[in-house]
Amino acid sequence: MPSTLPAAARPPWRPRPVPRVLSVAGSDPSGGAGVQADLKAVAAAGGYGMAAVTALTAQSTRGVSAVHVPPPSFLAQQLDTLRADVAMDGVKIGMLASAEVAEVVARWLDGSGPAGRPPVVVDPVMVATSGDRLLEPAAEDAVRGLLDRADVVTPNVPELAVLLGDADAPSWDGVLDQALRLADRHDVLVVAKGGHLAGDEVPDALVGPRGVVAELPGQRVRVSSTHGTGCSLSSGLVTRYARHGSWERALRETKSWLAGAITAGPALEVGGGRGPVDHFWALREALVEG
Ligand SMILES: Nc1ncnc2c1ncn2[C@@H]1O[C@H](COP(=O)(O)OP(=O)(O)OP(=O)(O)O)[C@@H](O)[C@H]1O
Ligand SMILES: Cc1ncc(COP(=O)(O)O)c(N)n1
Repeated sequence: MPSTLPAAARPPWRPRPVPRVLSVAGSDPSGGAGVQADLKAVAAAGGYGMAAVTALTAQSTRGVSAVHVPPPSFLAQQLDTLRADVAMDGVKIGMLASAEVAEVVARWLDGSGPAGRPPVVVDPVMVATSGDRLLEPAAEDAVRGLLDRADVVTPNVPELAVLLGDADAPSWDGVLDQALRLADRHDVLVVAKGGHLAGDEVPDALVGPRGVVAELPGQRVRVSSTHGTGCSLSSGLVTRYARHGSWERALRETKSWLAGAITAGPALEVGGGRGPVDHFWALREALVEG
């Protein structure tokens, strides 16, 4: 099984036709990002989605007007209560808001118990597309600490730079170079994403400590419905991995599905700002035909 964690921390991997996937992330009431997007992306990838909410945002397609972080001890209680009952085939970690919340998640991952730790994908959410902060700057170190416990991390261009303490990479080659350094520093697989680069190309890549594992070309879809693409990519990725055990194949399938979801997003007509993607575009096509 391709994994960056020591074998002792892992249960024996088995394909799971309907993986049980937990999202540990913030709430976006507009349904485009956060746990709401994760649950849809997990379902669209054939999984059973669960969610432990780290923070509540007051948010629409136009931006975030407020963030409320419940006591971190309550997040710990959500996570422990769930783990005492439900076996998990994958965990996606998104918005963490504060260092205290990130530390609760780290302690929870460390206490996986005899059942072992499921595959973990960390989307190091820092700033919303709208420009609003979703992570206190003081929490950046705690997020770096989570990378040591993850199988895969999926930073966008600015997040990759912050995690390394560098300036934003100006080109795709620069992004790949930074991804390689982050993978090496934390012994983790990095999904480098080209969404924030200028131009018609939106490449992604899977990068490990020893080099680029796979580069995936992509064409930019010229629509404004890109709210929550990072959330949807990371939760779709861990779900597909749990089904067949290959990160490279899971990334290819998720990127291809996401391009369809971005293309179909405007037809949903949700909000006047940066709208959501349509996670169930393929299902809708089948419904129309059937
Ligand atoms: N306009 C687009 N057309 C096609 N694919 C895109 C587009 N924008 C982003 N993507 C894809 O969506 C995924 C997320 O990319 P991006 O770099 O935007 O991450 P992000 O900033 O974390 O996302 P978010 O906007 O949710 O914060 C990647 O697979 C990227 O290739
Ligand atoms: C609760 C929550 N989590 C994550 C994002 C990032 O998504 P985006 O960058 O598309 O705004 C968000 N806006 N809200």
